[in-house]
Amino acid sequence: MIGILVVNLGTPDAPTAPAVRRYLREFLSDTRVVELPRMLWWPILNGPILRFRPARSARNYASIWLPDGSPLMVYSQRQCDALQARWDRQFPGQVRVKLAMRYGNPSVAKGMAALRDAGCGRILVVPLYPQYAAATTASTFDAVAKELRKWREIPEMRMIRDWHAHPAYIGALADSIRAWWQAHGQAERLLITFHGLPESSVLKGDPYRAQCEKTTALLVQALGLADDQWVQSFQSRFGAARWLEPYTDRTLVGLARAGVSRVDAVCPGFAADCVETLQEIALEGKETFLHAGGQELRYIPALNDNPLWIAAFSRILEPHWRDWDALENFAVSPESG
Ligand SMILES: C=CC1=C(C)c2cc3[nH]c(cc4nc(cc5[nH]c(cc1n2)c(C)c5CCC(=O)O)C(CCC(=O)O)=C4C)c(C)c3C=C
Ligand SMILES: [Fe+2]
Ligand SMILES: [Fe+2]
Repeated sequence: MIGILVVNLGTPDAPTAPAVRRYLREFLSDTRVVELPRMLWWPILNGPILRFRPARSARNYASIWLPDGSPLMVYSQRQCDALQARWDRQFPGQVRVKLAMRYGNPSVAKGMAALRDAGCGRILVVPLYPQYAAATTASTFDAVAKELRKWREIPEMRMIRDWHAHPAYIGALADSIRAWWQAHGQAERLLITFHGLPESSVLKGDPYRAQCEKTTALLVQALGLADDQWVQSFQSRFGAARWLEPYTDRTLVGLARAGVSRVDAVCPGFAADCVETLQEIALEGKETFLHAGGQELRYIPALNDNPLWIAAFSRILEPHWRDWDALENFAVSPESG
């Protein structure tokens, strides 16, 4: 059996300040995420940040929470279920798909153990980030490696690095945007917004910005947009340091002031809708735009479990595990961990 461990960032267990504090403490203690010296960061994190941010952040989560839980969890799980169902039909009994979260629940340790207990001697790790950043992709690798330090029998391992320019990904994005425009009409401008990153991470060698720009260029080309029909920006700035520019909030204000009245926003870096898309863009971004004089901002949903994306995603993933099933099948015994 081949195990597919799909890993997303993680999300609080509840939209409450204590749950958000637990989540943020784990997340923001990761040295891949905040690269400041511990001596400097520790007092800031345990002082103002964990004291004040959880309550504000919890309100943001509460505004987008679904009956089944946090959107990030709900959509990531649906994606995994849809992949499993598709492969069960095509390749019965060959793969087991399991969702894990880098921070919080269900943990990477639990996901790995579940795959081992299902007899998976080969595991493909799929960080749910189309664009590579050390803060996300490399941190996922760290968590898997840390868990494997506790195992005696290590399975055969592979990891997907990124798929920022994969034709199936670009095609699914373009198709979903075109379908949305067919149903709702097209605004004057398409805002293509990605999660931000400290500029210092890029200066240290992160390919993240270049990969976001490549995704944008390919998407714009696939949609056949002219230069004055789109704009790209970076959202979710955190802290005082310089982050990747242009910032999404300032871009929205600039568009409104330049007389653009209708904007459609899309977040191609998020495989699943979450607080950063549903709250920061669809609610807060809209408010920023309207406040600056714009008339309408509409958010185009992430790919989530859109059947068109599940088909494309399976095309991206299959080459990474299909050759494995041609090899002699072997299983790690459940008691080997
Ligand atoms: C130093 C801080 C942060 C870095 C670096 C960072 C990089 C980064 N994050 C994502 C994807 C997501 N981030 C999400 C939430 C989120 N991100 C940060 C901070 C950094 N991110 C915080 C503090 C939060 C929590 C929300 C808040 O308090 O504002 C999420 C959504 C999680 C959810 O539960 O919905 C995602 C997804 C990427 C791709 C990235 C680097 C490129
Ligand atoms: Fe983030
Ligand atoms: Fe945010």
